[in-house]
Amino acid sequence: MISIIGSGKVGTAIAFLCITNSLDDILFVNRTKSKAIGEALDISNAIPANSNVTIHGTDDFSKISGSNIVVITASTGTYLKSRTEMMDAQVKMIKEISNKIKKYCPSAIVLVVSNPLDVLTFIFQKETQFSRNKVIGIASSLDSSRFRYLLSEKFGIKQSQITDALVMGEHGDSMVPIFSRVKINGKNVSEMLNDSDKKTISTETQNYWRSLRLLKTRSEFGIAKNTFDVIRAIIDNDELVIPASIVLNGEYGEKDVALGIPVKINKNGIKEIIEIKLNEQENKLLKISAQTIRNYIKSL
Ligand SMILES: NC(=O)c1ccc[n+]([C@@H]2O[C@H](COP(=O)([O-])OP(=O)(O)OC[C@H]3O[C@@H](n4cnc5c(N)ncnc54)[C@H](O)[C@@H]3O)[C@@H](O)[C@H]2O)c1
Repeated sequence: MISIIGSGKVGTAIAFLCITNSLDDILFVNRTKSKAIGEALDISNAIPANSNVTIHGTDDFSKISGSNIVVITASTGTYLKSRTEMMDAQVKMIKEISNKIKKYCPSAIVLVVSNPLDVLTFIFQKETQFSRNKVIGIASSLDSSRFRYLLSEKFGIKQSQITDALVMGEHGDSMVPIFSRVKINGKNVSEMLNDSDKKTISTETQNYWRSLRLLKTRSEFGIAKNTFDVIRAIIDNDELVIPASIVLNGEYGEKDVALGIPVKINKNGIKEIIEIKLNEQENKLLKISAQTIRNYIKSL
């Protein structure tokens, strides 16, 4: 069973993908019980006719007991200018949720989706003392999808022609698009863009959510697909390589912080942390990003 904490826009979009692909049974746990039950009733009509999966909703955390995977998409409100705006309330929320997951699901793999992503991933791991390989913050893969999309628009090509579009670091303004590895039809993109182009694309990647907010309230489908891919990799024991947030213990020269770096995911959670070679500027920006997150954590 997959438990999804928070049956809002993001939680329901993830559940819809899991259910329509018959991945596993889903349980929504939401602060407002009627919303959990209502969303489950709606999505239950999308269960394929030949499928055995089920979906239910509750406000009772004890029902998550036995879940192999718990996804946290709960949110106490809506931020407008920065993902850290509601940090205190979100940290208080994740501490309460982490105590309940530790009590009822001590062996689960936990995917953190709620913002501020890296801070909450760090707090969750510290509160529960779960193995850091089982606490995965999902966001840098979404940022990478956005980076890839913006590059495809810039060059007027299909996204499938672009490989290794990777964003590392904070799921926030200090995130680092890694230009040195991106290839278009096998050619290094770094040679096709000048510094000003790179700066523009980096800023657009960082501000993607702000641009999107001007057009619709909040995003849900991109993060849902990226989270679904991770859930499927865990269930099917596929080896999925994506950037995700994990508490670091010396990798990339960082500790006492969680941030987005490339990892390999399988049935056990994070099987491997992948240390890739970055250029000097990218290394410098990643250090700044790590320090930005650490400063938020220290400010709590
Ligand atoms: N990681 C990413 O890349 C990414 C992308 C998009 C959104 N997000 C984040 O995902 C989170 C959810 O976004 P959304 O648009 O679905 O929000 P939403 O407001 O639509 O849904 C949040 C739900 O959480 C519930 N909730 C609040 N506190 C709870 C608690 N303690 N226990 C159980 N349920 C609780 C609320 O009742 C609500 O139904 C936000 O923090 C958002 O910033 C992350």
